[in-house]
Amino acid sequence: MDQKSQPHPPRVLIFPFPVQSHVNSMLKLAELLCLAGIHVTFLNSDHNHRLLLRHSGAHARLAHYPGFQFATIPDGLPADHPRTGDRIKELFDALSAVMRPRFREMMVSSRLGSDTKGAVTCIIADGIMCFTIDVAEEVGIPIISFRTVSASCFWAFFCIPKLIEAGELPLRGDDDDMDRPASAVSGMESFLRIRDLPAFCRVHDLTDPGLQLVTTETQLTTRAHALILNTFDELEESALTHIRTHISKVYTIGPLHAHLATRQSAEPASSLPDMTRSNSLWEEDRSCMAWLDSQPIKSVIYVSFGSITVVTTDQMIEFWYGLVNSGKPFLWVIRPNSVAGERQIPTELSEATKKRGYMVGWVPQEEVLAHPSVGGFLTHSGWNSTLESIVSEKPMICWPYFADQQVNSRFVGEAVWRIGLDMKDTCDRLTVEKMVRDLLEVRRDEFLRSVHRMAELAKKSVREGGSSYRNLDRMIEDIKSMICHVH
Ligand SMILES: O=c1ccn([C@@H]2O[C@H](COP(=O)(O)OP(=O)(O)O[C@H]3O[C@H](CO)[C@@H](O)[C@H](O)[C@H]3O)[C@@H](O)[C@H]2O)c(=O)[nH]1
Ligand SMILES: C[C@H]1CC[C@@H]2C(C(=O)O)=CO[C@@H](O)[C@@H]21
Repeated sequence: MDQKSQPHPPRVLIFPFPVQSHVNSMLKLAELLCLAGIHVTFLNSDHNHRLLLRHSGAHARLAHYPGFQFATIPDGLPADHPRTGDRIKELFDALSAVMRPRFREMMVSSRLGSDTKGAVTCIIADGIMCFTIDVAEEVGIPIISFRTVSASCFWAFFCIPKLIEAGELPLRGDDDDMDRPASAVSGMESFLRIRDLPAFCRVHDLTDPGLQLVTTETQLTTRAHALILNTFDELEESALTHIRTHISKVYTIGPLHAHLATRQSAEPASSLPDMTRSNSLWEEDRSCMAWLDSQPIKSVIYVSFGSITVVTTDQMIEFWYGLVNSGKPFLWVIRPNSVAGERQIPTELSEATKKRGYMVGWVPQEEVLAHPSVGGFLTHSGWNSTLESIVSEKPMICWPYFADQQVNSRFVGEAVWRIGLDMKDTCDRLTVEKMVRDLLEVRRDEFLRSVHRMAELAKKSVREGGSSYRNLDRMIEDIKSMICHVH
């Protein structure tokens, strides 16, 4: 049956792992599909949906796309649960106990499948929630996995069984040599060390639940119709070549934030109402933009550790002394519920911050990174932050916290892309001070040149004719062709 005889256009159900960054990148994808005339149902957790409505313009913005709708599902945690990285196992346990059966019930009872706005003809689900593949197979709807990490990290996850077979995992005692090569990750033998593997690999026992989870979820991805990655071919050619020997359809369509901006700019201005681009779950403190306006060009180090990192007060004080002693102005995001511990803040830090620091709870990060006064980014190397920093041509200092961040920081550092400094596994004021000075002063021109080259490749990939642009068009045609096969 061709599309003309269909009562409704294709409807895609998009279902993210319920944390800010996954919601953010998948809302960008939702808008890209809406621009192509595809109807979208976005399945948010109840908890995140309440925050999104309260703190962002997402609802008003997306309401302008015909056929877009939100749906919600419980994540199984109490409202006051912090949903931070240090307690992520509780989120996974709740997903398995509550979200998984509820999702199946929603799809099987067709509450989501055939609503007034048309049946779901394709599911795009988070690649860390492969229970969705079981449900999709049960109801006979094609499913595409969207894994929100880098291709390089996805490939490292995929190689965990080989690392175990080669005896390179698990760790060998507390004094294991973390700098020994992780040579079983094909294509990365010359630079990837054990310490650069995803943090889930830092275990002495192969039955560790976190290691088991990410290994299984990654292997299960091969059952999906296709895999979406928020990257571009020119950035991660080697990892993508390896992945494509196991998964035939890999849609590399990123950087998604830049891709959406490019396609939206091509739309007639009148068709897109004036709208905030925010997808934030926290209130954005926009006063930082005026503070940035008052700072010299490329003088500020922007500091943020993402949406689920938790630092200790000891670590916070080391960063704080390093930033103050660097002599550079700093804009530091200290997200609510992101600091653990009660240590008293030395008065000298508070006093020094009045001179050249600005500390806030949450900012419009894409706008901050685009501001000309920002000269560099002290980041935890979350993948969205890494892509946003590359596109805005800001070199990075990487202090990875967990998950995929250890891999990302290795690539950003001097071993691979050379667009920043890897501060992995250290947290002391002298290192912070030195790296801030190196990034913004001593080696500034070297880093600006290399990050400029990478930004140009990123922007080219999302322009018409670029690799990500063409891949998204192919994926849209693939999705539109599915409408004929859904019973
Ligand atoms: O004040 C802030 C701070 C951050 N952000 C945004 O929040 C997102 C943060 O995403 P990311 O940098 O990827 O970090 P996390 O929130 O930590 O993301 C989780 O999910 C990512 C994608 O899977 C992984 O790469 C990370 O390791 C994992 O911790 C980005 O889009 C930022 O622009 C803001 O808007 N305002
Ligand atoms: C909280 C983390 C667990 C795994 C997820 C992830 C992934 O591999 O998809 C990376 O970092 C985080 O987004 C998630």
